Amino acid sequence: MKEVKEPKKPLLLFYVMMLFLVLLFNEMARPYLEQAQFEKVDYSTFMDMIEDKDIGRVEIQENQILFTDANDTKKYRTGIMNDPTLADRLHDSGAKFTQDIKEQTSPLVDFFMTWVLPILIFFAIGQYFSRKLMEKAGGGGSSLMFGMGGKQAKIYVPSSAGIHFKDVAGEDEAKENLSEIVDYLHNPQKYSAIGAQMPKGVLLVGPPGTGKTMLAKAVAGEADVPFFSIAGSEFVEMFVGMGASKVRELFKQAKEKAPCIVFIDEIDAIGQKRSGNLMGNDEREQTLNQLLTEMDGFEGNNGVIILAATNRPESLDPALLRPGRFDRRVPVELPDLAGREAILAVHAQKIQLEPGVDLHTIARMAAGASGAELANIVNEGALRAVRNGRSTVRQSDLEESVEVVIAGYQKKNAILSDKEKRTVAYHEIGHALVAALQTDSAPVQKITIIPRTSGALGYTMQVEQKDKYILTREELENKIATFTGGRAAEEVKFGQVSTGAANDIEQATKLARAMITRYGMSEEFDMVAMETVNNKYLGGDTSLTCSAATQQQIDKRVVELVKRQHDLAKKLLEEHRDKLDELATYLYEKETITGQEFMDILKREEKPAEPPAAEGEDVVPMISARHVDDDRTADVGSIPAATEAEQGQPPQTDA
Ligand SMILES: Nc1ncnc2c1ncn2[C@@H]1O[C@H](COP(=O)(O)OP(=O)(O)OP(=O)(O)O)[C@@H](O)[C@H]1O
Ligand SMILES: [Zn+2]
Repeated sequence: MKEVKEPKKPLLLFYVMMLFLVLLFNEMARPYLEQAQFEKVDYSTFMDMIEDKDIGRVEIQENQILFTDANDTKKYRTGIMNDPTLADRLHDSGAKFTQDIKEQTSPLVDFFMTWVLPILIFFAIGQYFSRKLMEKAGGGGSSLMFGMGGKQAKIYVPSSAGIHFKDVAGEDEAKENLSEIVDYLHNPQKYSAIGAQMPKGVLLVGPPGTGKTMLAKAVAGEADVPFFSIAGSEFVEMFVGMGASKVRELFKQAKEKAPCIVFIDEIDAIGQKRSGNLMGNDEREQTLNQLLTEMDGFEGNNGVIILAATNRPESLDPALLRPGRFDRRVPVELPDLAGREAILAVHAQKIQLEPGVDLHTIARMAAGASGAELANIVNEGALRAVRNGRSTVRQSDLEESVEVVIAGYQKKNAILSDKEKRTVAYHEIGHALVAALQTDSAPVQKITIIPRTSGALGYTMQVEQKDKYILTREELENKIATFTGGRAAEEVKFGQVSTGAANDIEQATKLARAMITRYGMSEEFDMVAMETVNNKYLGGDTSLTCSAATQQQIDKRVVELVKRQHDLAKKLLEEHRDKLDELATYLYEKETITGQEFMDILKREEKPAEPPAAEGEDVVPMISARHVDDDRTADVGSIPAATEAEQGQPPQTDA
């Protein structure tokens, strides 16, 4: 990839500033530096030295006296005193009055010190900071002072290292959608002959780390055209008007290189809804207006195609989304099970895998992970293998790294008291047991009470056989019961509660609330929305759309719902008290147990009353599943929905 530089613009402002700084330096800093050569002494020392005839040269200035000792080796200064006889005494001491005690330097050296050196210093500082600024803005080496002069999108000329569609795993719909653009870039005449216009702008929408940047690069790679990339935040400049000029510059360059792809990452940084009020962010709006103007200005068939990425599409200005601008929207969603496996496979090619590693299992464990997280999981696995002195990556490395990405590293030296450890063991078994005793709940994969750096003191990992796209009311209620299972076990065993359930409480509440306000799962409110999701890709914060009186009702219903499930969980655990004790003791001793071990103990000699976890019963056809796809991630947080980790409060349990 090679960067194309552009001519520097005049930097008048910079030079004026530099001149000013040099003058300032000569006015203030130089005298100060020179003074530093003189040791400051008090007046009495000066008088003593006169008595002792230890005075060489003397210069009486307006507000201070500079003098040297008799050998003329040391320089001193002292303040002025009202001392009328000073001149006489000085004369007696044999001191020489001089005009200028400072070293007479040659005019050339003086000129150098006063002008050339400071200019060089300031120039170097300016260069340093401008480079820093450029780096921060994501730009490469070329340094323009203070980022002025309109920075230029980087041009990536296609190279053999270019990315292709095959490098982007999963995301088949997105690729299908974008391949039309590739085709257009290959055969524009095919489209213009029939009178079809290519979309000028395509918006890639999806959660962070799902490969939007990769896809844009892949389009350029497949079409073998230049790729310009700039982040929306790079347009937002210190100086008003800079952003707009960057946009102009970007399009000028793009048109010269057409056909080409222009990629604007984080377009929401400039494309946010314009405020309409006078105090709005001028700079951003100017930049946005310029972008709109440019997009209107070029013909659809001139071969410049703009791809933009965002994960907050709802915040974009409607003007950007109008026909003729970013009128095509390509969703880039979190990968499903098959997608996760494919992404793992792509990244696993770069590392040395032991034969027989099962990526399918890893993909299942990493439910809800994005492409970037999966790439990270593979890399963590490789790092773990190296740490353990091996040259190939094992299944256990990858499994551990899924957990690292979910819950942080194992904390080897965490000091839990015996009682605390027992509490955590009961808590975790509580979750697992409640999950297993209900139908339609994901099977338990692993339970551990080894503390993690994220603060988790233990966790129970449940893994769905398949991705679930919709959840029934019963399944959601089961989930809430499972969340409360940890606390319930503590109550059943110790008759008291601890802080260890903070995270469970949060999750249970969130879920119960969503059931009532958004999923229409209460008799009282039926299918009326009481909350809407503001941003489905980023955490999914919600806003209320109901009256204050209704809010009170909602709160009451949420409490009832959670309490009902909590009571149910307690009842289940009390009914299986012996299993709770047996499993908790086993976990306490082993610290980590597999789902299999758990099931073996659970089933032992107890007749399998309820079949645990119905597996793979997705009767829901995929088509209808699509409709609710968005809600799936918003439900339980974006990271593995089937996993909960305990909150790492210092466990101030126990008595
Ligand atoms: N579908 C995928 N196939 C292979 N690798 C992927 C995929 N998605 C993400 N990755 C990995 O994640 C990294 C980050 O992806 P990328 O920067 O394209 O995400 P993004 O959607 O642009 O994220 P953001 O919204 O945070 O900018 C990639 O460099 C790649 O290693
Ligand atoms: Zn818990």
